[in-house]
Order: sequence, then C-alpha cells, then structure tokens
Amino acid sequence: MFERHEATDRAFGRCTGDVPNGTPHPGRFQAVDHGAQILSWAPTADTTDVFFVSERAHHHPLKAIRGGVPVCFPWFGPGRSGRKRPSHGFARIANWQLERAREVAAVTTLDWRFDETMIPEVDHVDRHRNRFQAHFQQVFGPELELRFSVRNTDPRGPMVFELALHAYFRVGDVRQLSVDGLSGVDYLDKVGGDQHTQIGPVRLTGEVDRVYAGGNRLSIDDPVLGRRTTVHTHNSANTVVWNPGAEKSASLDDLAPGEWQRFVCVEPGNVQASAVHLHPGESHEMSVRIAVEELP
Ligand SMILES: O=P(O)(O)OC[C@H]1O[C@H](O)[C@H](O)[C@@H](O)[C@@H]1O
Repeated sequence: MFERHEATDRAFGRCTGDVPNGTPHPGRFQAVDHGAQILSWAPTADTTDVFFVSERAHHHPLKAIRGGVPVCFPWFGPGRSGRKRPSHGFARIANWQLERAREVAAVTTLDWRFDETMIPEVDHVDRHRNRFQAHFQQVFGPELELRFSVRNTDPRGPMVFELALHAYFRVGDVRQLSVDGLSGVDYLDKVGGDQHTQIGPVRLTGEVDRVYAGGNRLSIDDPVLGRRTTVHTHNSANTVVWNPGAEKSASLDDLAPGEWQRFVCVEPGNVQASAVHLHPGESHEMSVRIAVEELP
C-alpha cells in the first residue's frame, strides 16, 4: 500500500509503500521530497535493504543525506571548474515536487519534478544561469527502474550539466566484494590523480574513488549477504565507484565508525568530459535498472 506523509517541522515529506510480490510478505520502499532521494527498497520482506543509509545521516533542509540514492545535478563533486558549491549540485538538497504517484498491481511509480525556481536560495549554493525542467521517475517493483530526464527550457542558449545517481548499495563487507562489468574500461583514479585501465573485477581494499569511462552492465557480488546486485544502465557514459575506506571515513561527520564497510557507491552518470550539452528545447534521459538475486 502506498502512503504519502507530508513534511513536518521534524521530518521531510515522504512516500512509503509495499512491494507486493504475491506472498503475504511484501517488500517495501521509501523516498523523501528532499532531493527526491530514495532511502529504501527491498523487493521482498526478507531481503536486506538494497540501500545503505548512515546512522548519522543529516536530516537537515540544506544538507545532503548520506545514503540511499542521492541525485548529483547539475554538477558532480565540485563540478568541471573544481569550484562549484555545494558538492554534487543543488538538486540533492532541494525539495522536489511529487507530481504523481501511481500504484498498479505489484508496482508503484513516483514522478518527481524540479526546475530552476526550486533551487534553494542560500549563500553557499552557486547560482545557475539556465532554465530547465528535471523529471525523476522511480518505479518500485520486483526491480527498481529509475529514469532521470532534463529538458533545456531556456530559449536563451545551450545548457551544459553533469548528472549521476550516487547509489549507496548496502553490502556485508566492502572488502570482500567484487564489482564486475568494468574490465577493459579506462578510469581516472581520483585518489592517485592518474589514469588506468581496469583489469578484471574491481575490489575495494582501501579508499577507492574512480570515474570509469563506461560500464552499462554491472554486477556487485557480495559473498557475505550471499547476493548479486545488477545495475543496467542506458545513456550513461560513466560509472563512479566510491568507498572512503577507514581513514577518510573518520573525517566524515555523517558516517559512524565502521560504517564504511557496509556500503559501496556505484554511480551511473554523465560527468566530466561526458557532461551533457543541450540546445534550447532539447532533452536528455538516463535510465538505470537495479535487481537483486541470490549469488549463484
Ligand atoms: O561527501 P559527498 O559530497 O557526498 O561525496 C562523496 C563522494 O562522492 C563521489 O563518489 C565522488 O567521486 C567522491 O570524490 C566523493 O568523496
């Protein structure tokens, strides 16, 4: 059953619901207006949540929530100039509007919208010159389908932006994972500052922060939870793989000690040299399909 909870002084507006699966034990999901951020999705009652949310995540109108699926738009990190604020753009700290919620059979679809009039007007948010319309469609069912689209509604000129869906996948132990689907793909290692080519699966034994130039059929094999999470993308030129590791995580006030071991970020997107250019009236859509299965 779908439920809408309006915002209060202490809580963001949110949508929660069941994921019926033909058994008496439905799965569940939750998404909040703040950043149209998904915080939870499990296709069955006994599935461990697919997403990680930190115990110390901020729940503040002008801060990002560490976990779930934050949206990075219209820039990624500090942007291509290296100077944009806040990190990852204003969309993840803005209140999105729930345009429509539909529940049909085993699937609930949420449609969110965001445009330039909804950008938080505070000093630490860089101004944006363009008019645009962003839509984020989230389809919660046995699989999770995400469609993010942007239209340049500004007759005055082109719009250039970066975009990523910064998914925090919950895992048993990040050090025991393998991420497949990136072998042979070039990447920028943001920790070392140099370029490499991936050979074989990605393993995370320390701080990892990489921007891959590809990756459309990814899988995360987690021997501790005994599951494989697949991430299939369309129109995404990049995959970012991130985990802060023990040392860096100690400097993040919104992660509890040891929590870095419980997630891996695998982020489809179009960033850096693959930023999207739109002429007036043009639009761009990126989509992602996520599913979980038992490890074979
Ligand atoms: O702390 P945040 O602004 O949420 O960013 C968290 C991380 O996001 C991405 O994965 C970037 O590649 C990292 O460089 C960054 O540290």
